[in-house]
Amino acid sequence: MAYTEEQIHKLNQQFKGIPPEEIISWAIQSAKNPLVTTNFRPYEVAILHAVTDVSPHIPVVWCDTGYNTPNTYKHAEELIARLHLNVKLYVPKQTSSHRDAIMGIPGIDDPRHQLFTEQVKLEPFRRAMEEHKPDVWFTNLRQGQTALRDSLDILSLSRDGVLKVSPFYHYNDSQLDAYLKDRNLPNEHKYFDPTKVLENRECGLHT
Ligand SMILES: Nc1ncnc2c1ncn2[C@@H]1O[C@H](COP(=O)(O)OS(=O)(=O)O)[C@@H](OP(=O)(O)O)[C@H]1O
Repeated sequence: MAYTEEQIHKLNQQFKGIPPEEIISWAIQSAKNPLVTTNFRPYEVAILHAVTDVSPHIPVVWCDTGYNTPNTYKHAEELIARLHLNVKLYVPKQTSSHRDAIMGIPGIDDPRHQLFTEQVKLEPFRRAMEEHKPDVWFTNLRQGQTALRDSLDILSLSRDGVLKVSPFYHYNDSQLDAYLKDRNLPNEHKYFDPTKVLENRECGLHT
């Protein structure tokens, strides 16, 4: 179902304070092709647990840049097994070894940084979205993370008109910590995104 910006605005007002599982159930009911994306960064376990609780077989798109920390890889394996995630893995077309020999990890002021980001993140992510063609896309975007994220809400529309659903949008870290503790869910903070360097940068998936 297609929503207007006005309808989205009204729904966001209604959804404020509503438990994530209710928002997820609402979104799943009208979805033909829902998916959830993850990079297994800190707190992703919350959205993965909440969404698969409502929809156990939902596709979970993971674009592995090839530069994750050993902790992230182990955390990913743990969550995949524990939550029985239906993971759809996407990797860059080049190996990290190939790229290491040609450009390494260019800093954000290096002109090659854009090509690097395209290779390790944007192209695999586009490929995933083209193959799955979701109408509903669950993410763990939260308020207070970046200026762009502050301008979004629980529901928002992507450039392509996909309904983005971020049921934990109004949660801060302490609230998420409590959510994870109540459910005995593991978290992992040792995370590295080679396209960001700084935590409050956007790399272009949502811009
Ligand atoms: N590597 C990879 N694989 C699969 N999915 C991914 C990946 N990187 C990002 N995402 C998803 O996109 C959401 C935004 O990520 P980013 O912060 O990196 O993008 S952006 O800089 O805001 O454009 C991000 O939202 P969060 O759930 O809040 O992390 C993910 O749902």
